[in-house]
Amino acid sequence: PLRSAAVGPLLSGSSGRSRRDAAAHPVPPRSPQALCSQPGRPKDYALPNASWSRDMLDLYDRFLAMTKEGLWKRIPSYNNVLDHIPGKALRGLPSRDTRLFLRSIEAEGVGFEYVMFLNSSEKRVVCLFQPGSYLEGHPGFAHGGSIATIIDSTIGSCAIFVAGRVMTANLSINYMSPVPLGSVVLVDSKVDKVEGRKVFLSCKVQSVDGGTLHAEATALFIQLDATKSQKQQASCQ
Ligand SMILES: CCCCCCCCCCCC(=O)SCCNC(=O)CCNC(=O)[C@H](O)C(C)(C)COP(=O)(O)OP(=O)(O)OC[C@H]1O[C@@H](n2cnc3c(N)ncnc32)[C@H](O)[C@@H]1OP(=O)(O)O
Repeated sequence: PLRSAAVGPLLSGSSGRSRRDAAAHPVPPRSPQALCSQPGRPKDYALPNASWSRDMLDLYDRFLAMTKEGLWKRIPSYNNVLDHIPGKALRGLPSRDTRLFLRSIEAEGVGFEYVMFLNSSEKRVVCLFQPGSYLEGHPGFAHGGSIATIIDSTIGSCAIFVAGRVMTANLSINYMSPVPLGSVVLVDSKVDKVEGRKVFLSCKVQSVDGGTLHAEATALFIQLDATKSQKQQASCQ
């Protein structure tokens, strides 16, 4: 169902375990190292926590296994966007009490629970997303704005890895099927083409079993022009 054979098997048969299996075999505790940030580093939120469902954990484990084969890489996630930028670029910038929008809800499980994986050779980023109860739109379902946010961020991460400092110029979404709160969906984005400073991308949001297409999107990101205003540049940091 998804574009790459590498991810396809993940979707067929979902996690490979039924909910009954999950009840019979509770999630084993993870090592403290897996749950804690390294000393001196900001907390990495793209790691399992107690709110992650069995589907989310199983999918995470499968992607983690693929990272060992070298094609995929887990992208760490911090609550301040400056922490995503390598140290050199940070030099001279004042620290700011800001938060990445996706990480603005502190409590586990009620906001955006997600982890992204990058496949550089395919110019592709896949996000495992479990929307929490504070993202509600229609009763029981994720708000369309929250879907747009996770799409923009997944596609945006993909564009950043290909083109560096970019901003969204256009994002077009078709919503096909509502996303139940607490479910897990795959947000699968890839670069379609690059023309000068323009990066064109597309994205699909699908259920874990691949049987439901929740949304499709296309986007245009523009690489920031270093010769243009410092104000614009600063606003993107
Ligand atoms: C690692 C994890 C980290 C974690 C980080 C997680 C990722 C977060 C990602 C979030 C991303 C966002 O939400 S960003 C926030 C939302 N976006 C914004 O606020 C952007 C507001 N807009 C702007 O600032 C500006 O319009 C820009 C930067 C997009 C473009 O301005 P510019 O640099 O002056 O570009 P300009 O010269 O006008 O245009 C360049 C070329 O692009 C075309 N172009 C420009 N805009 C458009 C457009 N909307 N639709 C079609 N085409 C367009 C022009 O025709 C031109 O084509 P040609 O003549 O060359 O052919």
